Amino acid sequence: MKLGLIGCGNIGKFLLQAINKDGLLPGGKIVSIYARREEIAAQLVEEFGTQSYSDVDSLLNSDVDLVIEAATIEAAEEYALKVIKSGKNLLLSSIGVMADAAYEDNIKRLCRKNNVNIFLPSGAIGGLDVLKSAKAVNGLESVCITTRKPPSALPAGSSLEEETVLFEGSAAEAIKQFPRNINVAIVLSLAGLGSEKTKVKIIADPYVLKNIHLIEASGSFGKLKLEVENDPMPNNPKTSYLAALSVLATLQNKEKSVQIG
Ligand SMILES: NC(=O)C1=CN([C@@H]2O[C@H](COP(=O)(O)OP(=O)(O)OC[C@H]3O[C@@H](n4cnc5c(N)ncnc54)[C@H](OP(=O)(O)O)[C@@H]3O)[C@@H](O)[C@H]2O)C=CC1
Ligand SMILES: O=C([O-])CC(=O)C(=O)O
Repeated sequence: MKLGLIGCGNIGKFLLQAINKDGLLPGGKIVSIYARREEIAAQLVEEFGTQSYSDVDSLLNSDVDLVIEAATIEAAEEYALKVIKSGKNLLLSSIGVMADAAYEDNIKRLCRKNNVNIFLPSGAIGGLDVLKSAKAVNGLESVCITTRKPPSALPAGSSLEEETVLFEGSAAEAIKQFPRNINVAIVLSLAGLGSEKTKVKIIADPYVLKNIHLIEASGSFGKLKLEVENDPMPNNPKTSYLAALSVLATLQNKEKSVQIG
């Protein structure tokens, strides 16, 4: 599998190390990258034996089967449709770009037309399998996520002295207000009840060191309660290590003949 990478921050560098250096995706390699800053690109080319392009159009003209977006929602907005129209498969990290139902419908239509697939990793949470199973008979009734992070991992900054609820409302509104922090609510929405009906609570808590996500759901299957206590990534405390792992796992699963879950 020949991979392209847009965005070479925390998740992007993790993937370059895991795939190109540590061989954790047998038969796969990140052959093309696009990093906005030239000095970063040059360093990564040297370190990971990849090719760098100065714009996304040139990257899409290179020989890649799948493009990984690991940048921002704004970048995903700018490049996702281009990737699909170029006939390449796409894996999104900034899943918040899919919050809008009309955008999601448009992207699905273009995928069919261009015969490509989009991959949306579970990111820093779990439980999506339960929601999908519950939905098979339209039996999902409620879905809610409570995210608790240290203030330094949220836009509120690090000055808070006690636990503070920063947001309570729909996933659609949460991703508008916290585009760098709550992509998880959108993947949960896509697996479950949509971004208007999925409830979100975001808490800044100076007494926690981890990014904690509590998923609660109910329906004809019974009840789900799942809490993930994520270690943050060293270079970007806003991102949980599990989010990067889930991108790698999605790429690994893609090649498997036995699909679990
Ligand atoms: N689905 C999930 O569960 C999770 C999703 N995420 C999301 O994944 C994405 C990547 O996260 P992470 O790696 O930690 O973020 P980082 O901030 O560490 O890295 C993002 C990188 O993208 C680059 N970038 C920004 N805009 C563009 C652009 N227009 N074109 C090319 N590159 C660009 C930045 O470059 P520069 O240095 O030049 O600014 C930076 O190097 C984020 O959107 C994040 O919110 C994160 C955690 C969980
Ligand atoms: O990494 C996390 O814990 C969640 C996150 O930032 C996001 O969903 O955007």
